[in-house]
Amino acid sequence: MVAKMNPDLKKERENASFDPEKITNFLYGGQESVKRKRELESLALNDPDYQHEDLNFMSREQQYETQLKKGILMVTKMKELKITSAQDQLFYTSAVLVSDVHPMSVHTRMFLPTLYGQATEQQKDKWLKLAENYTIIGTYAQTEIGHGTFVRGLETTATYDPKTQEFILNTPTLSASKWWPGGMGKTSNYVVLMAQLYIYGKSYGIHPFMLQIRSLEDHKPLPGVTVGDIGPKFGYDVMDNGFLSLNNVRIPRENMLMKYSRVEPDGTYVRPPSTKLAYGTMVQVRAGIVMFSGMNLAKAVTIATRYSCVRRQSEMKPGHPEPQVLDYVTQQYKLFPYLAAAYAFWLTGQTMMSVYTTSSSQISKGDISVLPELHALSAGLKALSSSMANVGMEECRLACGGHGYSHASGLPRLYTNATPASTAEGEHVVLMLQTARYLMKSYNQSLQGEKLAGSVAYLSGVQLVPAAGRTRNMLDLGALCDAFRHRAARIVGEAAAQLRSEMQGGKDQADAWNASSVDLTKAAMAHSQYFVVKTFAERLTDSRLDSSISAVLTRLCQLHALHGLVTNSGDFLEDGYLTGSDIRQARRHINALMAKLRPDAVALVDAFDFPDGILNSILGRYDGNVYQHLLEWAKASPLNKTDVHQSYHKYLKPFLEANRAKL
Ligand SMILES: CCCCCCCC/C=C\CCCCCCCC(=O)SCCNC(=O)CCNC(=O)[C@H](O)C(C)(C)COP(=O)(O)OP(=O)(O)OC[C@H]1O[C@@H](n2cnc3c(N)ncnc32)[C@H](O)[C@@H]1OP(=O)(O)O
Ligand SMILES: Cc1cc2nc3c(=O)[nH]c(=O)nc-3n(C[C@H](O)[C@H](O)[C@H](O)COP(=O)(O)OP(=O)(O)OC[C@H]3O[C@@H](n4cnc5c(N)ncnc54)[C@H](O)[C@@H]3O)c2cc1C
Repeated sequence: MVAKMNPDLKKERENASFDPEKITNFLYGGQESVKRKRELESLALNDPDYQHEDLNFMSREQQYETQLKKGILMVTKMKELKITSAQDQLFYTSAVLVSDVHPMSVHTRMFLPTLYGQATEQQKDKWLKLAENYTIIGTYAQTEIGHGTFVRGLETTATYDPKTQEFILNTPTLSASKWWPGGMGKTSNYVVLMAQLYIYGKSYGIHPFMLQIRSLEDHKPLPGVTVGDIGPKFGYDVMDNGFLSLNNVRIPRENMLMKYSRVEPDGTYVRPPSTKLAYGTMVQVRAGIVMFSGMNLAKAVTIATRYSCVRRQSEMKPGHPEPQVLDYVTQQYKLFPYLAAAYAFWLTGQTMMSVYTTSSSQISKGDISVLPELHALSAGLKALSSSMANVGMEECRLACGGHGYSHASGLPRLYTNATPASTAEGEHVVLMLQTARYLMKSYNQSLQGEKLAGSVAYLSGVQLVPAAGRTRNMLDLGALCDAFRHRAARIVGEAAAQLRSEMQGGKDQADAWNASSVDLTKAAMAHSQYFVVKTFAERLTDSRLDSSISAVLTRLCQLHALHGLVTNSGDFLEDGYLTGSDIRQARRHINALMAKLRPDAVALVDAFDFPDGILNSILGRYDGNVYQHLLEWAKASPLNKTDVHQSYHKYLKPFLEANRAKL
């Protein structure tokens, strides 16, 4: 029997101003792609082999085991079903894994990409087939217990022994133990080990090495290898993040991944075109995190928006029926800016991936000139998108009141699994400072008359003329982009001036940098926000966009820009570029935009096209039948298997009886 749709949600869908399918097609790159997505999703969601008890009811060990079994089934089935393109794999795996990963995820996302990116053709012949085939399962072992951010400061050593033509691997101190690599605790039998290369006593910096850590026969750690799981974390329960220490482990010379730098048999070192090429896998994952953050935010907003139409609370007017909570403007103000941000990062994530694809093909042809721009852009956007997603997902949880706190909402698991994206793959501030470094360099080049290209092109010849007194239409996307560009250029210029003045005051470069670093991160943030607003606006100029959806998407873009502008209003007012009256106008526009978006809110989240199986949220169900399913879910809790829990007999009964006896 098909359950009836909640009448409130039904009405919302009937009243929308556009057909969500049109936006779905826009978001996923066309009708064909949406069709394929749905086929793959239903293949996964209807496959009985993937069904299991709710992970939320399991211990961590059970979760690990369940997700490992699922991951193995998934990679096996993908091969059988010939699901090979990256896009198809993403559709299928998202439906199998929901908001989790599996213990071999880092194998797919980092170990394999490192082999593709860092191995010579000969090395690929040797290892790629084994790795693609999951004969060997690997992870990316870089972070140590003492250092994660400071990659140059890693302590693990790979010392070349020309006599045997081997590297001797060691974690010479406690702080050198590898710590965190996903899947290393229990699953992997190989790692890409990032270690300091030493030849004849001289250090050559961090390089990648292929290292077998467990026997392929019985999975026991190999001699000299100590390895295990690092214990429970804030989330990511299914993943066996691991520790690893190494004591004089020898590997053949050929195990150094030598696409870019080489060690010859006699110990001669051949330099890479850029030492930063060894960081390539991190750049790839950072670029992917922009989309990942947009999607996670989209999931959270879908849950909270649908639930806010089903949930009725309080009386807006005395004696009147309780309104849907989404009719409270404060509730709209909680959710709609993040709805807009989810669209913004979804679209920017696509742009980031296409920049990544173009740049990496240039790099593989030997043109490394694109590396600094790629690094700076991916670092800033990764940091901005993941932090915005964190704040937004939490706001969505709060917007669901008490039920948002239950695992039944899907929000706690979504949040705890997604929030490491701010830390892992480069900590937020650290990455913002990397972008700032590029901005300072670029800005100084522009002062010297150089013409800049790419994301920093606007820094050349920007006119920092206060434009007070000008009347502007704060809904005009061109004017909004101009405002964000002006703010970014001004803050970049001021951070550069501060840096200079700290140095003129006697500080050396490093101290001046540290003293200016709050302003420098602000500059990187303003630059990244400008890029997102501009990208969102540019995507709306697509001539294929149907007018019914371009109207509503334009509202979202305006809201995204105006909300960013109002929450950072000081930045726009400080030099008089905008006036108090502009900001007041912006606030009024936000209210008006929210009122216009209100009837379209459900259609806008439906357009993300997350089936219930992927949202995995009772509050976010498409049919809105929330309460009935909340009760059923709670009844399934292991604590409810019996009416009287065994602990009653063990603890509560004697306690109650003892208290009664004391009366
Ligand atoms: C968990 C959730 C995640 C979500 C995932 C979503 C999708 C997938 C799902 C699931 C599977 C995957 C799961 C993944 C899990 C996480 C994996 C990990 O965490 S692996 C470890 C990552 N570790 C870091 O990121 C270290 C951060 N630190 C660094 O990168 C460096 O140490 C850095 C950048 C902070 C400094 O590097 P310097 O010390 O070598 O460089 P300096 O001296 O500062 O700069 C020298 C020059 O190099 C440039 N540079 C630095 N890095 C570069 C790069 N990567 N590319 C190009 N240039 C770079 C700089 O801009 C600078 O340039 P000039 O001299 O100014 O021209
Ligand atoms: C879930 C998860 C999965 C992970 N998976 C992997 C993996 O598979 N493989 C792997 O190798 N690693 C992995 N990591 C490790 C991860 O990459 C690091 O934790 C991350 O890069 C941050 O480094 P850190 O822990 O050294 O933080 P720290 O650098 O110690 O950060 C602590 C504080 O110091 C500040 N700070 C540090 N340096 C600077 C600076 N230069 N300027 C200003 N402030 C600074 C930071 O802003 C932060 O506030 C994972 C981590 C997590 C949480």
